[in-house]
Amino acid sequence: MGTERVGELASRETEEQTAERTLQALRKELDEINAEILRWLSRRAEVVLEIGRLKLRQGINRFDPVREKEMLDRLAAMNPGPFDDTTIRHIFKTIFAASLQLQKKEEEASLLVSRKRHPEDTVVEVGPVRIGAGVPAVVAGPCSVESYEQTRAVAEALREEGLTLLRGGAFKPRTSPYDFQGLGFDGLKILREVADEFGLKVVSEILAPEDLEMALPYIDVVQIGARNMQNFALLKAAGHIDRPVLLKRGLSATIEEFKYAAEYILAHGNPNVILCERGIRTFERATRNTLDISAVPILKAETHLPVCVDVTHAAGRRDILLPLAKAALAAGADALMIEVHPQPEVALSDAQQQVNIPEFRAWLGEIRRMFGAVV
Ligand SMILES: O=C(O)C(=O)C[C@]1(C(=O)O)C=C[C@@H](O)C=C1
Repeated sequence: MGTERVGELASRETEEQTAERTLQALRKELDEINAEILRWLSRRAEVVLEIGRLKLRQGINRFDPVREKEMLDRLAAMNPGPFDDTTIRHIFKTIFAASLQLQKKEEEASLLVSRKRHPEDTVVEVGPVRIGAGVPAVVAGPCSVESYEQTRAVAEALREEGLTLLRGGAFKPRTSPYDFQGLGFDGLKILREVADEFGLKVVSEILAPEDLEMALPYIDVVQIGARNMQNFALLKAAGHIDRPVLLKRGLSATIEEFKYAAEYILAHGNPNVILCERGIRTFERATRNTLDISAVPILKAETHLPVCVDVTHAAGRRDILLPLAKAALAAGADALMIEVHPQPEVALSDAQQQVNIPEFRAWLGEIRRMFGAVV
């Protein structure tokens, strides 16, 4: 190789080495800039959280599009380039969205229902039954209280099975005003009388805040139904009573809305709330509603409240109540609810979904075989 060629190679090598060194230096500068941006982003996030706390205290909406637009316009006006305004707007919009998420996460963690705020499981005591303490509870009874005899027949079966929680609808929220509306206070009296005869506890729905106080002598657990999940007057009134509340998830409610509904009750002073997943409305027509089984572990993880699954309303048909109940318990549910009627075929409401007493006993036997004791 001639000396000229050697010299050429040597100078190319130095050129490459210089470029490599420059690249290293520029990357080092970028690393420092990144660290600086991160520091400022974190500082910004702290300020955003502080604003979030202030807004929460004052009941102001987290999302403020006017403020966001002002900031974006100002940033675009002072943009020195080389990024164009659209890119700058896009980057800052992403920062605002992340900031909103941060505020939301902190707010959720501060909710009374949140497991982050209250890590231990809440156990709701109804007489001898401790819902949420590990042994699955079963709430069973007719859709509607129709007569003393009908209610008594179911109550007797519950007692024979060693169960305690008797459900029965006295005030019925029906889609049509012409359908059976329930026996009202007469129904509650039947429930109380029968429950006392067999040493049971009554779970029954109340529709209106003004009925709550008068209903309390007859009811051990006040049910707030799916259609009333966002009846805020009722939720607030239920917060003021000294009785556990079984709150059903609304037909089209998200898990977040469900949690906020429960928050109303806790925020008004009543910590004894049982969340009840009862199926949500979807396009599927093979079942009356779609049992949102994933709500069970999510509610268990995000809240400290016991979770019940109403298999009857989720299914709307009696042939799949057993697999749904197994799925619910396997997913972590603390309680099951099922409708039982001595003669479902002549029931005044929901005839196609209630089971008769022998079917109920068989269902219960299978649950016990798979999951052990129930209360
Ligand atoms: O300024 C506020 O009110 C904030 O909550 C902060 C912030 C932001 O990140 O700048 C976050 C969300 C709002 O939509 C608007 C602005």
